[in-house]
Formats: sequence, C-alpha cells, structure tokens
Amino acid sequence: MRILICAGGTGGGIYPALAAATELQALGVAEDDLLWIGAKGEMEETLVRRAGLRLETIPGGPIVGVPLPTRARNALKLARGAVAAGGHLRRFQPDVMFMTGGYVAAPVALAARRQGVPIVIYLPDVEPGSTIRLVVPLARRIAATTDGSQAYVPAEKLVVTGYPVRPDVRAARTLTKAEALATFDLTPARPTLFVFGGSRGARNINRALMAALPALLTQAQIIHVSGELTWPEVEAHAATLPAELRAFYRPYAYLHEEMGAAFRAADLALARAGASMLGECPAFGLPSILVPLTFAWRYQKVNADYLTERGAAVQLVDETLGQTLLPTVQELLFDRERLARMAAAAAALDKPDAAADLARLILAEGNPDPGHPDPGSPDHRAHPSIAREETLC
Ligand SMILES: CC(=O)N[C@H]1[C@@H](OP(=O)(O)OP(=O)(O)OC[C@H]2O[C@@H](n3ccc(=O)[nH]c3=O)[C@H](O)[C@@H]2O)O[C@H](CO)[C@@H](O)[C@@H]1O
Repeated sequence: MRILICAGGTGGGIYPALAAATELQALGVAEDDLLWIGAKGEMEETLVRRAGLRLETIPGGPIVGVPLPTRARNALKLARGAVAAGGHLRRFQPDVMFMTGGYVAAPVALAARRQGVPIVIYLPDVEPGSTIRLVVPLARRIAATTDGSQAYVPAEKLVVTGYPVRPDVRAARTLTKAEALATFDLTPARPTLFVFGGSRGARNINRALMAALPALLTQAQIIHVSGELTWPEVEAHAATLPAELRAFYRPYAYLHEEMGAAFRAADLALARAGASMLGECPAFGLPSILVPLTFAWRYQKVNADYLTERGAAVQLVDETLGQTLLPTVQELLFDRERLARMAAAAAALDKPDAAADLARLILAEGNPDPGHPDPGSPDHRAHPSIAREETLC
C-alpha cells in the first residue's frame, strides 16, 4: 500500500505524523511506499529527512495570521503548490493520504480529492486549526487526541486514538529517573524543572525564566530548551550566572531524541500548551504549568483547559508571567504531595497505543479490498480501543 503523508510548518504537526510513519513501517509498509509532501524552507525539511523518509516539497506559505500583501503572495504560492502536488500524486499513485495540518496540507488534500484518494486526518489539538477545518469535509476519517474534539468535527468521521507520541521519546519511559538525570549530568538530590516553549521556543517564557533563575537555582535544577530563535540570548545569559548556580542549569537550543530523557528526568514541566502536551506529559505522568499562547491561537487555551480541568496541569497567563512564574514554580516544585496527585492525573490520560491505532486506521482507509486486508489492517471489532471510542462518539 502506498501512503502519502502531508504535515508541515511546526513540530506540532510533523512529530505525530512521524510517529504514525514509524508505526506504519512496523506494520509492514515499505519505506519506498511512503512519500511525505511538505513546504519548501519549513521545519519538515530537517525533521523528515533526519528520520530517513522520502520528502518532496511544494511552494506555499501561511494565509492566516499574516498581513494582507503576504496573504496574497502566499495564496499564489499555494495555487502553484496545488499544481505541483497534483503531479506528485499522479506519479506516486497513493492509496491513501494522511495529514495532520499545516498550510501545506490544503493544496495536497485538494489534489488528493480530485484524484479520488481517500483522506485521513489526525487532529492534534482539541480544537482543529484553520487548515484542518477546511479539509474536514473532504476527509473520510478523522483521528483525534481527545473526545473533546467531538464538538468540532462530524461524529461519524471521528475516532479518538489519543496523541501518537513518537516511539523514540516514549522509549525513555524505561529509564530510571537517575539514568535520565545522568543524561543531562544532573543529580537526583534536587527537584528538576523542564522548561520549553513548543517546537519553536517561546521568547516570553525564556525571558521570565531567565529573571527567575537566580532564585530557582539555589534549590532546584533546570533543563531549559529555548528554541533556536532566542538561543543566542539564553546562551549569553547563562554565561553570566555565577558558577555555583550555573552548575544546576542545562540550557539547549533544541533537543531531538533526548526529549524523552528530559520528560523522564523532570518533576515538573513549564511550557506552552501545544497539542503535544496532551500526549507527551501524560506518557511520562508529568505535571505541568502551562502558559497558553493566546494571541491569534486560541487552540492552546482549549488544550490547556483540557489538562487543567483534569487536574494534570495549572495555568498561567502569558501577560503576567514575569510576576507569576517564580512563586508558582516555588510553590509547586517543592510540594511533593500535590505533584504526586497531578502526576497521577496526567498518567491517567496516557494512551500508549495511540500511534499504532492511528497507523491501523490509515491502513484500513487505504485498503481497497476489505476481503484481503493489508498487514496490520485493523478489524475494528477486534480492536478494543478503536471500537470503544467510536461507540463513545
Ligand atoms: C505557535 C504555534 O503555531 N503553535 C502550534 C504548534 O506548536 P508546536 O509546533 O510547538 O507543537 P507542539 O507543542 O504540539 O509540539 C512540539 C513538539 O516538538 C517537540 N520538541 C520541542 C522542542 C525541542 O527542542 N525538541 C522537540 O522534539 C516536542 O517533543 C513536541 O513533540 O502546533 C501545535 C499542534 O498543532 C499547536 O497546538 C500550537 O498551537
């Protein structure tokens, strides 16, 4: 079976698709039978090639949240992208298209629909982003992270699989805490805070953290992923810290496979509320302080509310983070009982089979002959987690 994957823009769409691609290969899909279409100059160029998958890029650019002249230019690029996508589809002849979002998915989905290729969407956020909203009417099935998405997509298309945490990250669950801490040359004697701002970093979180470092590093230790954009500022600030504080601070621009060890090492996360927080913190039973990005992206607030309402997270407001970060971290990080309650609430949301269930769903939709199922094709009656969620929806 040939499978076309389309995900791009930021890690939030790319990593769940990579997790599904790994499971598809584990279920017998050959590497040559996977083709990824992304946008030129975006994060997928690095991450998909790094994963060893075949990638073709097409022209495109965002048309939401950008000034009018950029929108007009990008609309033209997307039209050229749709033509290029049509060519890739005719050459590759996919049996199914799988997408997770990002502006590049819209022209590819249109081309797929024109050529009669069934479309499966994975919806990372509780509330769908703008591209997914556009494509929902064209899709045959929509896999979702949580049942909260029932409010946004047609029930007959929805299957709740959970968030597909990538296997290399999930594998770090087998490390002991001491082993995970040793990855960062840190000690089990202090509580550990893991700070990051999604796949591109969050300047506001970085700055509020830098201001709080002198107070926090006297008692705690911190793994801090800044994102590439503000890395020079963070690196320069780290160099100004006195040696006795610097010894407990581990700043990085970006982490790849080591993300799993960081989740495992931490007692508490401080992060934006991208969709990955719905899957990765639960996978490690990790409590979090979430600072949703509210300007132009209300999706993060919905994600944060989902975790907060279930006791797995607390929320802070971006605008007042400079005042609230330090007291909130100090209050939580040293309250063992409260952390344990939040950790249990997070772990209860974990869906360990999400990536495998998603891969099986994609295979089922791409299988033209249900009488002769592909390897790994799900029989929903024999697949308790999918069957159960379908009944729920
Ligand atoms: C500004 C913006 O548009 N944000 C959106 C974007 O966020 P963003 O791209 O940040 O997405 P997420 O927070 O969902 O995921 C980030 C992913 O990057 C990985 N990671 C991060 C840092 C690092 O150093 N190494 C690493 O591997 C994380 O493990 C995670 O898998 O897509 C999400 C999913 O649609 C949305 O919820 C966010 O609203």
